[in-house]
Amino acid sequence: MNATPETRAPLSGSRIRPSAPASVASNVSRISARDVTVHYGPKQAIFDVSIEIPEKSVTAFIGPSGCGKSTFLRCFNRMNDTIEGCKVGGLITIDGDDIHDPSLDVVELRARVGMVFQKPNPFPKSIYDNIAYGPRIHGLVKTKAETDDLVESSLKKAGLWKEVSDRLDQPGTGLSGGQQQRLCIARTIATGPEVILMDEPCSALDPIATSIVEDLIHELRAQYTIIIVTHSMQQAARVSQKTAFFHLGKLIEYGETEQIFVNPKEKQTEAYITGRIG
Ligand SMILES: Nc1ncnc2c1ncn2[C@@H]1O[C@H](COP(=O)(O)OP(=O)(O)OP(=O)(O)O)[C@@H](O)[C@H]1O
Repeated sequence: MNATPETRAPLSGSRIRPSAPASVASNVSRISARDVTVHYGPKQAIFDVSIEIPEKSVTAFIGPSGCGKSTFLRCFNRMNDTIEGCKVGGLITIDGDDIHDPSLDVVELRARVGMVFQKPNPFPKSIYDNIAYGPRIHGLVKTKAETDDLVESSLKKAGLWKEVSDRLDQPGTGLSGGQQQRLCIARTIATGPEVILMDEPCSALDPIATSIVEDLIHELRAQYTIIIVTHSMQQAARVSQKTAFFHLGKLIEYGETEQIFVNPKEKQTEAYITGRIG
């Protein structure tokens, strides 16, 4: 994909045209959310959101600041459980498994549903150990040879192998911002997730690093179900096949990315994508 890197661009009055979302989304649902609500103490942040997320596709969550994109994203690997006073209601299933089932192991869930954050956050460890840590904890590797293989394949999938193969013992924190973010993506891939959640993964990156990560997202979708929160409508248009527009905690419109940007059905969506709200 030849993405033109942009940061948040002024959008007043203009329509975004999806440049290259390769194809339409798969129609096999991997994640299903039914009437999901989220409260922070007495404050309700998400109101009865229902959505089906297709497998092996990139789904973008867009909307004005504070509309609940990150809160809703965190529902899928139960990261909201770690926030005091945060309560999630409704039903969320991944491949039919209720993620709130008391018998479900949350650590396992977070290996199945990996997460990449806004700011690259490598562990203060070597590049090698950043990748090897998760698989060791989860018992996915037993021998040094197995670990070596997994470190190499994860770094290759994240498009970082060539840049770091000769310095695996160096600290991950010594890499550039874009390389650190790809290291974090490699670390996520290493535990064998089915789903990867990305919360504004390029917001701390320069345009070139952003373009590299976007190309990577494009490649990863052949294998993973990806949900990305982004402030950049250009980025949503470039990388996603499905787009969900949120406003004030409600899902206003959800559809094929091309339809959302070219022919939105809801007035609020149109107002947002043409820069009149947000
Ligand atoms: N830990 C928290 N405690 C209390 N309220 C919170 C917390 N996190 C988020 N909120 C509130 O929930 C609402 C949704 O926030 P959230 O961060 O999910 O929105 P967002 O669309 O991701 O915003 P942004 O684009 O600015 O990151 C906001 O009103 C926010 O103030």
